[in-house]
Amino acid sequence: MTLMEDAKLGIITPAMEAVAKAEGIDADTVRSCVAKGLIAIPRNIRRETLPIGIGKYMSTKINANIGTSRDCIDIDAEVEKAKAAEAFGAHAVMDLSTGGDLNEIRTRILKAVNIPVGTVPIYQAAASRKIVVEMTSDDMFNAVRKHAEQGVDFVTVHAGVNLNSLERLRQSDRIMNVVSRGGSFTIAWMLHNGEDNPFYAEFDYLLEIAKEYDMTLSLGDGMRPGCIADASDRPKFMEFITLGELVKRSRAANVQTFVEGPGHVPLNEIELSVRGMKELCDGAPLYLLGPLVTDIAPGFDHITGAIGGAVAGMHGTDFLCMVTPSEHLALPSLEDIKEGLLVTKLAAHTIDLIKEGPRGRAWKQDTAMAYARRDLDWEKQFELAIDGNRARKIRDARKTESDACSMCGELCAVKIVKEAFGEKKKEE
Ligand SMILES: C[C@H]1O[C@@H](n2cnc3c(N)ncnc32)[C@H](O)[C@@H]1O
Ligand SMILES: Cc1ncc(COP(=O)(O)O)c(N)n1
Ligand code: MET
Ligand code: SF4
Ligand SMILES: [Zn+2]
Repeated sequence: MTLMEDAKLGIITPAMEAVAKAEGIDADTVRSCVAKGLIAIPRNIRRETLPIGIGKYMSTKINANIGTSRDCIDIDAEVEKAKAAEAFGAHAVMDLSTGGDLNEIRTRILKAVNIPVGTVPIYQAAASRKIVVEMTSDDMFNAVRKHAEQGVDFVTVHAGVNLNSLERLRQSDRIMNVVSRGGSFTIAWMLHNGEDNPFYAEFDYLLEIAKEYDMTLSLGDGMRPGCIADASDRPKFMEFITLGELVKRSRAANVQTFVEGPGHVPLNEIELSVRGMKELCDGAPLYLLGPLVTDIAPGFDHITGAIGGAVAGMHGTDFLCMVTPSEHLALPSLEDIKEGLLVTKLAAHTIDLIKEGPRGRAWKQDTAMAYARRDLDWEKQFELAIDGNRARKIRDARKTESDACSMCGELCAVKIVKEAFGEKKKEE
């Protein structure tokens, strides 16, 4: 039985219990949301994955992308990245490898971490042939089955990219056309073979495989806009409509899903995207890359992604995919991954502050920081900081004689007002 079947039958499994406990909510609420497809707990039956809840009532989750490319094949380095991502607080990792022995890399990553692991099986199907468009429908489904057998917890399938998308794309005046890697394979395949995307045409078969291993489907955003000028157009919204239908079919088949989203989007169109996706996909958990809110910041795209992620979170995004400083430039290094994760974690925290409000964990952490600041308790501030070492290093670089900091020294506002009030203002 899949987790969703259990949930629909009213059974609270240990995974649901664990999620409820971690989030501080009632286990039957988790069960009921899993039954409706509003919370996903990606967990392959072949793997002892840490249960992580994504979706309604859940704190915001973050994913780290890792993996080789054809230009950079160093399995040990990728395993290191996966471990570092877990240690840094990632709730999931995706192995997006496209170079080297993909089965071996995946096996090692699945062993190296306890958090859910996601993959994109079409990358392996494409790699099995000399040119991408020569992959067969069997290659695609065999890759999905292989990943499922190996214990992968969730797979991205660009099943919403179909002949209809192709027509919408033809009629559009997109500058960047398609920037999703899996989306580009699918579009090229359809153009070459004159047939519809097998993952769309035979979606029921995909569901059968997923169901056998209770593997979650991450419905990929193959048509996501790759630049600000392309955002919020018909190819994108057409894909949302299709993905919504696929969510419905997945739920009927008791397969958990979440939906991936765009892309490059200007700040004032993020709400439209997020609300539109939530509506069209009947409240399915949303998994976003970015959105990146400008095109001109290579080297800073972890920041453009975090700005977009925070705004998207405000409107209901559940799961943030980290973006690193090397986006659009190169395969990320270990340092890039750490930097990207930290900034994404920060975005997730700002979302949780408003999502959970004063009773939530994020708010309590902020309030503790406020007290530590008021008390000029530096050790406590470092302890509460998102990166205490960085904070300490910066403070220590400029010494001060005062117990404040070198920004104002003895003219420290906090200190002056505190002393002026004396005993007159009651504490806490
Ligand atoms: C969909 C997103 O996945 C990321 N991405 C794609 N391949 C890799 C890889 N091997 N390692 C890390 N991130 C990757 C890019 O950031 C892209 O924007
Ligand atoms: C959040 C997220 N992570 C990974 C992918 C896969 O990448 P691609 O669509 O480029 O194949 C995606 N579409 N969305
Ligand atoms: N940066 C691109 C995007 O935002 C992805 C390029 S790598 C497939 O979608
Ligand atoms: S990240 Fe680099 S390789 Fe990937 S689609 Fe963009 S330009 Fe091409
Ligand atoms: Zn981009």
